[in-house]
Amino acid sequence: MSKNITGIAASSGIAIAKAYRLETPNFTVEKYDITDPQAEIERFEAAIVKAKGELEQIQAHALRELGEDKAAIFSAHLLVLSDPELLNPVKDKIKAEKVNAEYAWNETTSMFVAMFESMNNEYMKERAADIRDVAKRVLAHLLGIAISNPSLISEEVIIIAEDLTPSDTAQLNRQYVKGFATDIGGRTSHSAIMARSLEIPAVVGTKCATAEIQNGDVVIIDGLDGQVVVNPSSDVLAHYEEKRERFEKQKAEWAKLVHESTVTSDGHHVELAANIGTPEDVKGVLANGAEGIGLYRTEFLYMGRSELPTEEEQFEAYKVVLEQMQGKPVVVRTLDIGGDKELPYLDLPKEMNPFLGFRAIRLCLEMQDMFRTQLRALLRASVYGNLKIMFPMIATLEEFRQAKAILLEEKEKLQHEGIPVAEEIEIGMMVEIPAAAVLADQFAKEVDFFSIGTNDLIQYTMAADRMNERVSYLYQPYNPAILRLVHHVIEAAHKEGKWAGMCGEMAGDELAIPILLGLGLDEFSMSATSVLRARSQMKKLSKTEAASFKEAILSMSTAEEVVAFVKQTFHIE
Ligand SMILES: C=C(OP(=O)(O)O)C(=O)O
Ligand SMILES: [Mg+2]
Repeated sequence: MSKNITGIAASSGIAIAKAYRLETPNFTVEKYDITDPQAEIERFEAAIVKAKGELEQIQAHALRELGEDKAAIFSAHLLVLSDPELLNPVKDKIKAEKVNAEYAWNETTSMFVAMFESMNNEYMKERAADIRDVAKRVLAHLLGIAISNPSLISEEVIIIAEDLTPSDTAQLNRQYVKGFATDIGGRTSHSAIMARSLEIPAVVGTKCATAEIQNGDVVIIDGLDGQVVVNPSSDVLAHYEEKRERFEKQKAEWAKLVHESTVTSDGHHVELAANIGTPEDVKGVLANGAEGIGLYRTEFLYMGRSELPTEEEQFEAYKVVLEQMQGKPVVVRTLDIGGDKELPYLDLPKEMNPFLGFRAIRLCLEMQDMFRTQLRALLRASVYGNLKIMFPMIATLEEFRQAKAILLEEKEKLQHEGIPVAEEIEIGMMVEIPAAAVLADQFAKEVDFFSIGTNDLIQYTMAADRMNERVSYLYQPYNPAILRLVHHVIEAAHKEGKWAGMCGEMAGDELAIPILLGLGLDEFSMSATSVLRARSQMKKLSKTEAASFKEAILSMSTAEEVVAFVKQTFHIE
């Protein structure tokens, strides 16, 4: 019997393959007495051998598929598993206290993790992160729990998971992972954004995918309409194969616009840019004919590894992106860690409200060494293209001023050292906190540009978590409250002769595009895969006509009213 599950369409396209469940195991450890310590020690040693074998396999695979950098993490893990200073105390504990191996292992590793974490030393903190990771792997063997190793997948699959963290998503191998469905998450959660940049169809926020789908089930992911179909009948399968073909044809039509510039039917040019997470994404940006990069989310450079990237590594990454873009604008956002993007090796304390917590620019202004390293790398790379820098999560003018002052200090230092830096680098900010949007007129006097981050701006304005499917009905891009804020930001920028862009997902939304064009937005930055569709839509729109509806739309009272009006006026289904 085929089964239909409805979720949130997160990345377009249709994918059909077998399900691969990504488990989130329960590692609760119980303590119990044992009678034969020698046998228990042997059980422990066997678990270590198994964990090592697994790690060697993953390491070899990572080396082949992901490169030396990612594989190095697993070498560090293997070293931990050979360290007598860690293994001997576990065996001693089993012998002396006659306790089970998982208990002795858990106690010992927790003690080492706590000890290394408390040292004010980056190297020791990394060791703590390694031990924490390895501890889970060994525990899984002792407890007989299967853990998933997505990096080892070697056949076409659809990933089914409760959630995918951005670092899980970064490890997915696009050759085999054809799509994914998750229980939780929203259109703007970072796993969804990554799926779009990898061009993998995805449906998130299904609430029940993990409960309803077993390993090996045939699954269809309809990322166009937010549907997941499990074990389809042959009729249903045929229907989706046809839908996939139609979508591919549509894409081929849009592809013809790849070398055209984006001009509305009444002759206005708007800049259509793309968002990227890694230098590899530039291929997609060029293949989709984007006119620039409107958001480079640099935090992905810091993820999926066990230590901070060096200035040199960052410099190389930024340089490659700038060079490949050949003088087209590249807006790089400084580190925006926090919220759903974690860096385990920073060992920051858990927070009650991570989206409202110590993140992004707040963290950078405090951890200035890390921030300055990134700024130096950016400034050094600036001579290789058209770089613009912006700061994330700015709430107050003081934050912007402080961040800009640090940037200028680093620039001066470099110049003093005789290292070339581009003369003109625009310095802007993300507008994603309502306080900054409301005060945009003041900010506009000091910034070179705004980039409106609607993913966060909507969640903070509506007080509706962008990751939580239960409140996704409140996550309303078309709510007049949001539109008025966006309008205010654009007007404030223009009054000071500055430009305003948008790099939140709303910028690529078919219904939002006519509204934003009418509000005078200068730059639209979106997933690369949305660029050609947006260009095709933009060419049919008249800016003057779109602007004539501005007052009417801004004076509407509900999102529903706006949606109905836009659909009817611009003939959108
Ligand atoms: C573009 C944005 O940033 P991110 O999605 O990375 O939070 C945003 O908040 O709209
Ligand atoms: Mg944001």
